[in-house]
Amino acid sequence: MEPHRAIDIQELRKTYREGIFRRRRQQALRGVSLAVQPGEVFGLLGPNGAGKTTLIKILLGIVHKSGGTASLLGHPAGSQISRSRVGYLPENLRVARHHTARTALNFYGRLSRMSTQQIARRSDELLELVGLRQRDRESVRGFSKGMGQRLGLAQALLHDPDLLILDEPTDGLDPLGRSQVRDIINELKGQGKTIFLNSHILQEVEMICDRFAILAQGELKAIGSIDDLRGSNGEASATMVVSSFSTMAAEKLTQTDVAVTTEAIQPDLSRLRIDKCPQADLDRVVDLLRSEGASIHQIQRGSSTLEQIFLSLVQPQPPESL
Ligand SMILES: Nc1ncnc2c1ncn2[C@@H]1O[C@H](COP(=O)(O)OP(=O)(O)OP(=O)(O)O)[C@@H](O)[C@H]1O
Repeated sequence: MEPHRAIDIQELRKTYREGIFRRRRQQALRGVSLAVQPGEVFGLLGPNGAGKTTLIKILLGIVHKSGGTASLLGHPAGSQISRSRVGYLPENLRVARHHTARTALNFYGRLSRMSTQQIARRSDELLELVGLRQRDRESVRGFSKGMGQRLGLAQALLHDPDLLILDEPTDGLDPLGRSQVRDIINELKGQGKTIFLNSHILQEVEMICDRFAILAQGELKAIGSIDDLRGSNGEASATMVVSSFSTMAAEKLTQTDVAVTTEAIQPDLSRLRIDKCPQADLDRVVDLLRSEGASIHQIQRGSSTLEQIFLSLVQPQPPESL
């Protein structure tokens, strides 16, 4: 029998109703379908208001869906059995300041109805995993943001869930804190856990995740690995360094349908950049530059980064809707 998908979402819809008679409707999810396989590290990306938090809250059973289906590890999202197999790290988890790392885990373990022995055993393992074993009896008052986040991860892992849902796990951390959280996520992936995370830090997500989904205005814009997204999003970028780049050449470039950005880097040296650039477009630009007397010193082809793909798929929102 095939193992269940870790997350299976089909045509998921959510409409919030607001106002005195709940007449105002806000469509947060407009028929989103996606699947996450066991053992994957999966990133959910999208600009503000895209519907990421709504999707996560539906998975956790905090918000009711308006339509479609959502299941976790083969069980309906929000059911008791699915909740028991999911660990959740909310954005900005606040541990009460009177706790130490150990008493905090004790508190969360009791909330999950774990026995004293189970809590003690898991706490030892998890404090080791998140690098807090040596500081487990210090007050969390003195913890850095990174230490707090690592304690939050230990909290999410206490009941040994198969699936972890992490909301902005590296937000607000310094580079060292981010790299420590990345290492823990890699370690958890090595243990076979499935990790579903939501983040705004695209370089970070590109390093951690196997696959990504890009949401905007409640719709799925793209899903896949970075190579899949590069494939569906067009060709590699091209950067050229040219001299004798005349105003006429610049004018003629704007009349083509190739979007070229230019930047003067020295008195007679310009850098030209084309974000999505099939070979035919690059050939046309090179021909045009040469016919206008420009000299091409360097051409570099590069793969699009996740950030470039994201920006090309997500339309900027007018300021009032942000
Ligand atoms: N409780 C609510 N009542 C009414 N509308 C809501 C509610 N929660 C979210 N929305 C709206 O639903 C849409 C999606 O919001 P959501 O918080 O899911 O987006 P997001 O991608 O998580 O954004 P952010 O990155 O800013 O957290 C937005 O237009 C938001 O205003």
